[in-house]
Amino acid sequence: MKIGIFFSTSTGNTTEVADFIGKTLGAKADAPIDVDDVTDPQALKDYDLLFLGAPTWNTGADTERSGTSWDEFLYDKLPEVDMKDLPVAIFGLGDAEGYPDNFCDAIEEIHDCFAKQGAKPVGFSNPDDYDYEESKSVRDGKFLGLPLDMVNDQIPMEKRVAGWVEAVVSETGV
Ligand SMILES: Cc1cc2nc3c(=O)[nH]c(=O)nc-3n(C[C@H](O)[C@H](O)[C@H](O)COP(=O)(O)O)c2cc1C
Repeated sequence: MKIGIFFSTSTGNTTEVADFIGKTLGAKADAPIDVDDVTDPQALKDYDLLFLGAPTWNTGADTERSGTSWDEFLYDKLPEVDMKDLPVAIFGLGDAEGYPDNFCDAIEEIHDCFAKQGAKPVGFSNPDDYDYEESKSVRDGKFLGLPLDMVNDQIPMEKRVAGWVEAVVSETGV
């Protein structure tokens, strides 16, 4: 069993979370990979479980919401990959106070693009953990991954992420 961690970032917060997830998983996971460094997208299929991390920068956009290398990856590279039921757990970085109407919107876009390729999104979370108005990433009463706000630090990142990683591992049995 092997776990992959793929992420992109603009100012480093998503990298910090990806590194923490790697540390939490220990030998079960490969070192986190920036999606910008993925030359062969089929390499994502080498894993039994993927953690995918992205910030939201393009406020209110329908597509290319991350504003990072995910935007190109999702539309230029991912469509070539048959994800065949591969479990994917998505974490998103955002700012609930500064952008309360678009909190972590990129999670939903990644969720939908991977689901379209046959992946199985896991690790949904409680939409009421943060104080915000709206997010495209809430569906049927669940956040489609784990939103994180390291700008306002309402909730300590490490505690929140460790509990979620444990829940994802137990949900998938990986
Ligand atoms: C111009 C700008 C636009 C942003 N738009 C959003 C947004 O729409 N939704 C959100 O939740 N956060 C938004 N943010 C906050 C970032 O997502 C947040 O700072 C995040 O931690 C950045 O992650 P990174 O360091 O990995 O790039 C925005 C920040 C800036 C400066």
